[in-house]
Amino acid sequence: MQKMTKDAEPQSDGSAPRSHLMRRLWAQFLSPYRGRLGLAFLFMVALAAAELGFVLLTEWIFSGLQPNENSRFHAAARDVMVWGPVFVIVLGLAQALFFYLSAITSQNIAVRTLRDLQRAMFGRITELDLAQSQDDGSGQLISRFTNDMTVLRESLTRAPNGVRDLVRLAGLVGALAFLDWVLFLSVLIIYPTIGLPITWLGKKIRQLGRSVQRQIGDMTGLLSETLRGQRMVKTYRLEEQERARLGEAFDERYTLLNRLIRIRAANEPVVTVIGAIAIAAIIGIAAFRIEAGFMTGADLVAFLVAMAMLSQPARGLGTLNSVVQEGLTALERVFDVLDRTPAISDAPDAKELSVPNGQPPEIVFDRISFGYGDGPAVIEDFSLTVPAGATVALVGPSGAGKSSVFNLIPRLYEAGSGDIMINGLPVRQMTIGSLRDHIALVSQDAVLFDVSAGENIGFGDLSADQPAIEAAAHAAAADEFIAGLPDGYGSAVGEGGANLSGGQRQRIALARAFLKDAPILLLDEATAALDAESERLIGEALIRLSEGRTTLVIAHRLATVRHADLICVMDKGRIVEQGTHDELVDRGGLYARLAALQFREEVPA
Ligand SMILES: Nc1ncnc2c1ncn2[C@@H]1O[C@H](COP(=O)(O)OP(=O)(O)OP(=O)(O)O)[C@@H](O)[C@H]1O
Repeated sequence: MQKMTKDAEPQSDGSAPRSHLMRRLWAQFLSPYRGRLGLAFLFMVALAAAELGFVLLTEWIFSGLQPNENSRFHAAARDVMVWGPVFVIVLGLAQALFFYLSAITSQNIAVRTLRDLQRAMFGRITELDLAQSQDDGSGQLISRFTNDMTVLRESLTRAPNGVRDLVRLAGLVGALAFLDWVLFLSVLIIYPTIGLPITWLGKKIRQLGRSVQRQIGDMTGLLSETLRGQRMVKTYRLEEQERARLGEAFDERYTLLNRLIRIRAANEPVVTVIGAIAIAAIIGIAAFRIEAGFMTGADLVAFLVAMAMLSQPARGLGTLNSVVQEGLTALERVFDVLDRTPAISDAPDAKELSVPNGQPPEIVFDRISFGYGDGPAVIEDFSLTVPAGATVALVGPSGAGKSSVFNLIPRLYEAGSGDIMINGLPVRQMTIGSLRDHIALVSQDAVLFDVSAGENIGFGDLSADQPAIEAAAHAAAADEFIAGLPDGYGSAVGEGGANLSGGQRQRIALARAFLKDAPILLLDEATAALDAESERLIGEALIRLSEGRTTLVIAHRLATVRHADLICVMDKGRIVEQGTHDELVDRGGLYARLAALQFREEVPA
């Protein structure tokens, strides 16, 4: 385990230290934009210089209008009348220009960084194991792209303002020291008191921000679940219950946001009140200094102008604190995703799986045991040989562990003990890429993306051309209905394939598997009832698809099982029987009972 440095120790509020987050943001995401950052900084310095010029100009103007022997400048009233307005306009223009240039340069860096963070985070999520990316629920992950990015954008665009305000502050503080050092020292004593309450408020804001963001993630999950389940909600008349469930989430969000509003609103008044006390003290001290002849009226005017100009960057820095605190909370959650490492990865000496001439390989399960996470074993002592080119059906009651066996073959999950071997090579010793290249999976919930029908098939082989896609569709008996769609292969299938029927979605998924043309085929037969015509078309396509491949099929219908070379009956994670349909029926065990049940259901139909 990595040794914890003092800096890396969690703070009392349980979060990572801020400096650590900022250093990491710099090293990984900001440092590539060093050049642009330097340019932005230059514009900020130029802006601060223009402001400084303005303060000195004020003193010059007043020394001309109210001559005093103690004055630093001895300007002639005539010069002030002619040149004063000109200088004011020139300096005003310079301020405006440098303000604009520094804003666009620094904010451009902010949005670039945001883009890089999103890319990195999504890249990492795609690398994670199924178990890891499903741990949070999709709502939590999606909220890192939506809510957290919005918060981060606010922080990243406002943080450069903070740097700009610091530079301006430095310039103006220099002017104050130059104008009268005693007054300046008084300011130095009075102003840091502003920092204390602001730091305390910032910490509170950070804690609340974290709760708000977590809650939004939960709510996104709830919303997407309810909206996806509209059909069920309506038919079971659960509208009232769903309104209440979401209502609770909305109430919780209201309470959290309301607390956040109050704390954020307190920030600004605190700064204003302390600022007013400071100014009052300064005027009092200055009166004594002028009376004693250490200062002139022009000095005081310039000093007050500088103080007034200073209040803007000082306030900016005050409110910046809260925005940065919220941004850091969001950043923490982004880094949390970036820091996850996939538990299933290539072994250092992993080999490429290759099957000679695409010949179907033999698959051997050797005493496999497996459980999800820390949960109980859902597969125990599972041993099975699937001969090269054979079709083996897995049957058994719901929850027997059939889908879990499927998950282990492409290493979506890793077996706890035992080995799965393909042509004698354990899957753990292969590169995951080469293993998955040899497997086509057709799951019962045909997964379609919201792109065209042709593109959905094309995911089987990204290099395939249109004729290859059409040939695959033809083999999967999908070409006719696709041709009938408004734009043929270019027709959008809708979110999750919503524009298509269940049978059509299945055939698109089959066409994708045909296109992939992998030597190992994993078929999870659809449990949803299809019409007789779809079932016949899909059944025939499945038989064509499994020809010349080593096929494992989770079978829910006897029609599929009859074609299998071997039927493996599972119950409670174990194999309880193996054999052909006729052998198993004769044996009169679990399979015979399942078969009898299914026949009884199917005969009246
Ligand atoms: N992601 C998961 N996390 C935790 N437990 C799981 C997960 N997926 C499945 N299980 C559990 O593993 C056991 C086996 O489930 P599996 O889906 O493999 O059964 P199955 O035979 O395919 O069932 P069905 O025919 O209903 O699809 C079940 O008890 C289930 O609750």
